Amino acid sequence: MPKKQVRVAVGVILEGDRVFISLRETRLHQGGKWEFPGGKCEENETPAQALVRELHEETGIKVNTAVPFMQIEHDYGDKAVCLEVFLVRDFSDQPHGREGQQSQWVPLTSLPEYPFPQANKAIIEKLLGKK
Ligand SMILES: Nc1nc2c([nH]c(=O)n2[C@@H]2O[C@H](COP(=O)(O)OP(=O)(O)OP(=O)(O)O)[C@@H](O)[C@H]2O)c(=O)[nH]1
Ligand SMILES: [Mg+2]
Repeated sequence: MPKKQVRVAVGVILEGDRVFISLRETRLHQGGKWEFPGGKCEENETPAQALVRELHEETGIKVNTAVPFMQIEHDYGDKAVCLEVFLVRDFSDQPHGREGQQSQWVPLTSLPEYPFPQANKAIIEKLLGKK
């Protein structure tokens, strides 16, 4: 039976040339890797609505404007995802690891130094203008 694809809203939170990233807990899918905050869309929720909810839950920010950036379909073998990626430059309050996750602001150009899930490769390439 084909795997059901999970739709995920992902936020690239930007301030100048820095981006906010979080470490995925070891017990989670793709655990131990860095991520852009976000999570699964609930039923009857648009990706933009899911983004606002997840970013508030995970980082404490209030998203004022989210700009659609790209869509990525990826099959990890154990799980197939469709990432709906948004750029978030316009937000209120300072993002932090609200669920206890390790988080930090890093320069955009340093993203290739961090281990991310495979699906994120395309996001990072596009952010760095390589595609
Ligand atoms: N948030 C997030 N998820 C990502 C990224 N890249 C990527 O492949 N994923 C995958 O997208 C899926 C959704 O992630 P999630 O664990 O954040 O979902 P969630 O916040 O709703 O978590 P929950 O199930 O604990 O409620 C995971 O399978 C994760 O591996 C990313 O940059 N950020
Ligand atoms: Mg999440």
